[in-house]
Formats: sequence, C-alpha cells, structure tokens
Amino acid sequence: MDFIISGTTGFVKNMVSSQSSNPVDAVKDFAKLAILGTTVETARRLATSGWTQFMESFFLTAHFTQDDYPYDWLLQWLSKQPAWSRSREFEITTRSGLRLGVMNTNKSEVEDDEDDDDDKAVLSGGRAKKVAFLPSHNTTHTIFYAGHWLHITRGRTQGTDWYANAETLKISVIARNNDVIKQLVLQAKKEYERDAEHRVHIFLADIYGRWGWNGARQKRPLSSIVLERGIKEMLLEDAKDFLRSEDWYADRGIPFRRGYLLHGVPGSGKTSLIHALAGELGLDIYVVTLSSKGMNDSSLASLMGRVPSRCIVLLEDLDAAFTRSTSRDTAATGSPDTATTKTTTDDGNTLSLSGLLNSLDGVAATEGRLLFATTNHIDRLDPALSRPGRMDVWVDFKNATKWQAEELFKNFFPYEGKKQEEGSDATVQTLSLRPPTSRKKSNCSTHRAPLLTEAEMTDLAKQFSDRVPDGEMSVAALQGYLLKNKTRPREAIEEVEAWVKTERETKAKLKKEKDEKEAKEKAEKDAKEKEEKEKTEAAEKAAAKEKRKLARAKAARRAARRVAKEVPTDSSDSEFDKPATSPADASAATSEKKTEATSDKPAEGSEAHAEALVAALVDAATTTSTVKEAPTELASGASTPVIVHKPAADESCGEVEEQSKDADVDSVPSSSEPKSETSSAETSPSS
Ligand SMILES: Nc1ncnc2c1ncn2[C@@H]1O[C@H](COP(=O)(O)OP(=O)(O)OP(=O)(O)O)[C@@H](O)[C@H]1O
Repeated sequence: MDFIISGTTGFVKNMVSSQSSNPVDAVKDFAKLAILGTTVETARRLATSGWTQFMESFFLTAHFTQDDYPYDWLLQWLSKQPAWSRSREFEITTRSGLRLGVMNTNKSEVEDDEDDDDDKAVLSGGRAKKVAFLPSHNTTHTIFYAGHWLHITRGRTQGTDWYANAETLKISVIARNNDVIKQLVLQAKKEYERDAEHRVHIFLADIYGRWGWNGARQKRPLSSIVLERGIKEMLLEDAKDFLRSEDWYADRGIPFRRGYLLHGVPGSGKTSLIHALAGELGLDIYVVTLSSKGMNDSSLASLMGRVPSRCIVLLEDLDAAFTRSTSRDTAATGSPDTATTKTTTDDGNTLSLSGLLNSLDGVAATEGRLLFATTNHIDRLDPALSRPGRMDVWVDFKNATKWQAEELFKNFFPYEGKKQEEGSDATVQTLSLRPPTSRKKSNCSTHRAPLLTEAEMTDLAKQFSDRVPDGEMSVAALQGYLLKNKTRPREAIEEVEAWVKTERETKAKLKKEKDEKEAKEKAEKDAKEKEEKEKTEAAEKAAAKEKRKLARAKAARRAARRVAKEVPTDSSDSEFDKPATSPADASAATSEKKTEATSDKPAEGSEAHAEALVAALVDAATTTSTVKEAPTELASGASTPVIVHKPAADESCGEVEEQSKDADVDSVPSSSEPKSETSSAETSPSS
C-alpha cells in the first residue's frame, strides 16, 4: 500500500513536473493513471459482488404474490406490527385492494379516539374508515421477529393486465433454514383467520375469467332469517352433511358437488339466507353475474375451474342471463333446442346455455363447492339447468306468512329474554349488521325502543301478525315497515293496517300503470306491425304492377317490330321525309329483340295484330321517337303502318347522330341479325 501511495505521489509529482519538461513522460504517466484507476475499480466491484454473494448465501428469501392468500395474511400481520410506528417510510391507507376487509389495524394509532364516544362519528361513517400502516413500495424495511431481522420489500410485477401487474412481497432473513419464515406465515394465517371469523369474504368474477376480492361482510346470524319452520335447518344440515361426505362421493364415483335452487318472489330472503349459511359454514362466497358484460363460455369455464374446493358459488338471478336471449330470440333459452344457441349482445356477452351447463359440471369444474342459484322465474329455466345433479335441492320462497310476520316482529324489538340471550351469545338475535367490535354502538340504535317483557312481546307480536294479511306482503316489505318504526313497537301495530291499505293501493296503482304501459307498448307494436305489413303489401303490389307494365311493354315492342317488318321495303312506298331512318332505330331494336320478333306473329288483320299495332305506337312514343303519319285504317288492318324514328331533341341526339355516322360507314346489321329481319325503318328511304 505504501508503495502505491509513494508511487502515486511520485507519479503525480512527475506529472506536474512533466508538464513543463518531457511530453513523452507525461503520456506515460497518464497511461499509468488509467491502469491504476481500472485496477482499483475492478477490485472494488469484485469485493462488492463477493460480499453480496457471501451475504446471500446466508439469506433465505420468500416471495409472495397478491393473488394468493399468504400475501394477505402477511400484509395484515404487517399492518399490525408496532414497528411501523418507528419506521421512517410507510404507506397509510384506508382502503386496500386486498382481502384486508378484516384488517384489524393498530388501533392505538389508526383510530380516532374521539370516535369511540361520539355518536356523530358513527353517523358520519367515521368508524368505518380505519387507517392501516403498510410497508411502502420498493423500500426495504426491517422488522425484528422471533430473534431474526426480517428484510421486507413490497414490490410489483410488471405486466400488461391487472394480474400480471400484481403486488409482491419479499421477505429475506439470515437463518440456517426456513423455519422462521414458516413460523411467520403460520402465525399470520392464524391471526388472519381469527379476524375473519366474523366475516364472509365475497369474490366477484371479472372480465378476465378470474376472481377479484370484493370485500368482507359481517356474518349474518342464521336466526335473523325468518323462514317457514325447518327450512333453514334442513339447508344447513344438508350442506354440512355434504361437506363431510367427500369420501362417500368418491367411493361411489359421484361428482362431489351439490346444487341448491332458491326460487320465488322477490324480497323473500334468498340472498340473505345464502349469506347467513356461508357465515354458519365458514365459507367464502364467489358470485357470478351471468348477464354481465364480456361473460362468455370460456370465461365462465375458467371461473368455475378456479373456485376453491370449499366455497359457495352463487349464481344470482339465473334466469336473467337467458332473458336476454329470450328477448332477442322468440325461442327462449328455456327450451332445450336452444341449448347450443349462442347469443351475441352489444356488450360482448356470448354465454350459451350449453356453456353454462358445461361449466357447472364439466370436467374442469371444481369439486367440493356448494352451488346456490337464485331466480324469481323458475318457469323460465331450462329443465336441463335445474335437473337433479345440477340443482339437487329446490326451495320455494313465498310472501310472508302470519307466522313469519310474528317472528320478524320479535326480531326487531328488544325484550327481556332476548336481551339476556344477546349478552350471552356471540350470535346476535337481531338484524344488526354491525361488526362485533362495534356491538356496543349497535345498541345505541335500539336502546331507545322500550324494553318489553317476554309476555308483552309475545302478545304484541301476535297482534301484529293478526293484522298482517297472510302471504300478501314480502318479508322485505314488512322489514321496511318495521325499520321505519324500530323504536315504536306499539305504534307499529296500530298503524300496520293503514300501511297494508296503502301498500295495496300502491301495488294496484303500480299494476295499473304497468298494465297500461304494456297495453300501450302492445298497441304501438301492433300499429308498427300493421304499418310494416301495409308497406310490404304496397311494395308487393307496386312490384306486380311494374312487372305487368314491363310485360305489356315487351309485348308492344314485339308487335312494333312485327309491324315494321311487314312494311313494304320499296322506297317508292315511302312518303316520309329524310332522315326517315336512322341507325338510332337500330338501338331501339336490339339483335335479341329482333330474334324474338320472328316468333308469335299474330295473323295480319286479326284483333291481336291490331292491338299490337296500338302497343307499337305507344311504345314508339315512349322511346322518344316520333311517329309520323301513322297509317290509317288501322281497324281494318288493310294497310300496314310505317313508323319512322327520329332522334329526339334531347341529349341522346348526339349519341344517335354518332350512331348515324357509323351507320353511314357500315349500315349492315350485325352478323347476329339475319338480314331478312332488318326492319324497314332501319333502311334509309334515300337508299
Ligand atoms: N325471510 C327473511 N328473513 C329475514 N329477512 C328477510 C327475509 N326476506 C327478506 N328479508 C330482508 O329483505 C331484504 C331483501 O332480502 P333478499 O335480498 O335476501 O331477498 P331476495 O329473495 O334475494 O330478493 P331478490 O329475489 O329480489 O333478489 C334483506 O334486507 C333481508 O334482510
């Protein structure tokens, strides 16, 4: 090293001195400097890369991508790490494109404490806006975990679409084996699942045939669904039994799938029941909207092949996808013969019934899923779609019975027995949709209702149901009415009859309006059809008339040619002026027509002959020729008329004159025309 330094010093001295002395020495010194610089830089790079390799040989690195669950587990775990409070670079978010609906963030830091006691914050939705601290992108953060320093980097893969452009997470740690990473992932998973316990995750199909996370909804207690006795229990038991029976299905070679068709009137609880069942069974819901834009057979097949083995697949309004085709095709998709018919719509939806059937139970379809389909119009479904194997259990949903009205009433208002139940049981017995963490707040919305005794409640609920007509109102409508009176149980009973009356009137009015609208539309449609029919008939008549006219004209032309043929060719017979004949006549009588003129010749002096003569005159007049001195005694047919064509005084003259000149040069009829057929009109009297 000393050598280098002293050498360098001497070298620099030399350089300085060589400035004034020998230029050859200066060049040498520059060369030495270049070599020295290159050597130093190479050594530096080798050292750096060696150090990196050395370090990397001790680092374990795990990669996680956004489209897989561990990414969400870890991100949620990270969001809860107190280390973020010390970090100098981080991301703060209230919204996440991930499955962080369960994000139970670092409460002390992310929630506004004032909100806890402030009703206003609840009303303004302040509680819903939780804030999360997350690692910022493209920065390496270090966290101490289980005796190791974790180096965490959030990044993004580069690609054209959303999936290729997904977020990534890289965790590196210096360790002898990957136990620490395994431990971390397992812990993150456990915490995630614990937080997710009260939630149902919803996934929606996207246009690429993939599933996108749409949010986590609070579980809905099954007890909040009021259905006729036994229905909920039957469905729950059936689903549980199915999920337990994988081996049983495998032993018998039966595809491990189960389908439920929930059909019936709107607002009767079909969707709510599925939501509640998903919560009860701990399954996520994968929703497919068959009528959505861009949906086609392959995207549906791809979606069905990608659902996880234990989940609920929900096909909402099953009939809707095919209502579209019904409206475009009078043969509705509900009939089997349209099963393979594809319908293309403006929005690119080309889903076919056969495509739907294949995706439900084709070879690529996932096993182990529960398929729920809802429809308001079961009659519109193809029998193939609803047959056992595809839809194994059918449930008919009707308007609220008196019993349902009574149960709904009990669900709405607090009473002593129920209050105890709520306090002791994690499963709330009300329709509250608030998360358990905010249950304290949820009581705020009901505590103003008078607390009834159980006996009072039984009595009031009975009174309520007595005043509600059986099977006339939907549960959704009753729920809407009770919501308006959620703090006034007694008034709700007193006013329910008036409400029923108003509902009936509204319904009647809506029905009347609908009927009128339909009648109007029908009348308009009929009028339009009639108009189109008349137009078509008129067009047909006009076409027929035109055809007849053409036929008459043709006959007339034939007759004219015949007449012309019968005129004596002797020039002495002709008393017409020049140019009595011009080659323009040749254009009036084409070779084809001349050939035709030889046939069907009526007998001279006959009635047909006379008619033909008249027609010939008309024809001649319409072909811009002048009839000069039509022969007399047509009726007798004794004398033969002579027709002389003159070029009309219009723009065709030039053409005719030209033809005339040509004719002067060569007035011989074309070879296709027999000479004998040359009409007298074509022969110049002067010749
Ligand atoms: N049987 C029921 N028990 C409890 N709540 C119900 C019931 N039926 C309807 N509701 C309430 O009415 C509303 C609409 O219910 P839901 O969407 O489940 O009905 P639906 O039958 O799926 O209607 P649609 O056929 O129009 O989709 C929800 O808020 C739900 O709470």
